[in-house]
Amino acid sequence: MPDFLNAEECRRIIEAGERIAATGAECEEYLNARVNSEVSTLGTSEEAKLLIEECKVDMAEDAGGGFRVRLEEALVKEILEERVAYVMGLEGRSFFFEEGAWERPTPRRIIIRDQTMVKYGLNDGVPPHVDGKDATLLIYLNTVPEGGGGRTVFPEDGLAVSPISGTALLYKSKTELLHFSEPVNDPTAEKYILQLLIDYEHDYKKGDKIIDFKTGQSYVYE
Ligand SMILES: O=C(O)CCC(=O)C(=O)O
Ligand SMILES: [Fe+2]
Repeated sequence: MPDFLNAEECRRIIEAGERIAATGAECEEYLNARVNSEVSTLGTSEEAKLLIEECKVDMAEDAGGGFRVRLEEALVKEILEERVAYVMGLEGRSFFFEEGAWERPTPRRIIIRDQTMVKYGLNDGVPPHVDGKDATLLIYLNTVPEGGGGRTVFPEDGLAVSPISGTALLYKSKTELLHFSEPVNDPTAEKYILQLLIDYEHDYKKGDKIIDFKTGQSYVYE
């Protein structure tokens, strides 16, 4: 989806992420643990396995995973809530930020499990993995020059997407659709992304009563 965000919105998100980064609040430890635990070759084709092997060889020993910060909920909600609901065909549902699996999507809620900005420098990439949630929205916040690396690669589909500022990818990668981020290989280039991990699928049927156990409020799904 080209032009999902405009230049001003990309700039605001990068600035907000850099402000958090400046406080030293990197959440790399938690997120890298997540990424690594999900590195999996489950259900992949032979061809994909070969591509992954190649990718691992390409990844330098000292390759980093980039610098990750969790963005403020208010900013993410302001810029993305309506647009994400629209492109996913989930109009009228609001963002609810909760990492914990005890909160499930409802007819009125889209659960945002994670809202991360990642800044990649030279040799930074992400090894092959699946994201583990119903959907992933990945937005490039800047453009990496041609040949500078940093592409998002879906080996099973033979697809490699170059980062272009404002372009978004929306994909399902719960236990399938392996992907990785090719390392940035241009010493002058940087790559910034915003990634939302989204759960939105629910089993409620029309007429079901939905109760919020925290507030005690309830409504009937119509
Ligand atoms: O930066 C990219 O191109 C992909 C990042 C990614 O897949 C992740 O962080 O889960
Ligand atoms: Fe991913």
